[in-house]
Amino acid sequence: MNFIKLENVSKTYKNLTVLKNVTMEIEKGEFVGILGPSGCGKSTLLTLISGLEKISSGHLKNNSTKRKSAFVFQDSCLMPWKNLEQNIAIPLEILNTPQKEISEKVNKYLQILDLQKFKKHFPRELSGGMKMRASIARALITDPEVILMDEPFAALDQILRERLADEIYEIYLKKKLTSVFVTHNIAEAVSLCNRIYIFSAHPGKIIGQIKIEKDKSSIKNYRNSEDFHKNCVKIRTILENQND
Ligand SMILES: Nc1ncnc2c1ncn2[C@@H]1O[C@H](COP(=O)(O)OP(=O)(O)OP(=O)(O)O)[C@@H](O)[C@H]1O
Repeated sequence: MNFIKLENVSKTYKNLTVLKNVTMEIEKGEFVGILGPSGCGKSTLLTLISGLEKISSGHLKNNSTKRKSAFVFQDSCLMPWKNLEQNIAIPLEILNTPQKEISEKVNKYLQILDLQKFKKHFPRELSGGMKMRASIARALITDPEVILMDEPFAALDQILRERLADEIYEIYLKKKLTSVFVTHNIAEAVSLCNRIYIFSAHPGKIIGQIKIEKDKSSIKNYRNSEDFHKNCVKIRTILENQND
């Protein structure tokens, strides 16, 4: 059974068709990429999958249980008046989780994302990478079944992007979390994902799909491999041919 399934899904805002006839399937435990140019409806697609927005036509099935999908946005979206550990605790507080459990879980994720030393710091005192780590910790703390990531590294430099990608991939391997990753960065998608849907814009539609076969244990090694470069070229060719 597919975990998330879209059949001929379209999304229209007034007269603007943002997504047209999108058909895709995501299996439990997959790391799926949504890759395409700016404005092709990638973020919109995540809001449809999460249920934040309604589809205009077609069928969409998300078999994850309620409250079990978490969002990570391009901006870390931390509350400036709360320190880092308070920010990470927010989703559990909303769920009225007992304080003892909140402390245990916050400490667990501070550790996983290497943030213990900064737990009393406020967002303004943190670097972009730390803020993004905190945002990832806040998404993971509710033990989601699905994590939806909308260009989470867009505001970071290349070195940090790769380091955080490695960390996210390690967490993915440990937790086998179904992951949907939106990006317009080809190398990032190829290094992280098991499968990538390639979109064109105006209206957003799928123009290709590529499966990435790699030794799943290390994306660092994979980034230096010939196969990685071949897959990047394959995707670039699909995107370029679309513009002809
Ligand atoms: N709530 C809305 N009302 C009207 N139009 C919207 C709404 N949300 C998105 N759009 C339009 O849908 C189109 C796709 O937007 P979306 O943010 O999904 O694209 P994207 O591929 O994620 O872009 P980017 O890579 O630049 O973030 C844009 O033209 C945008 O203006």
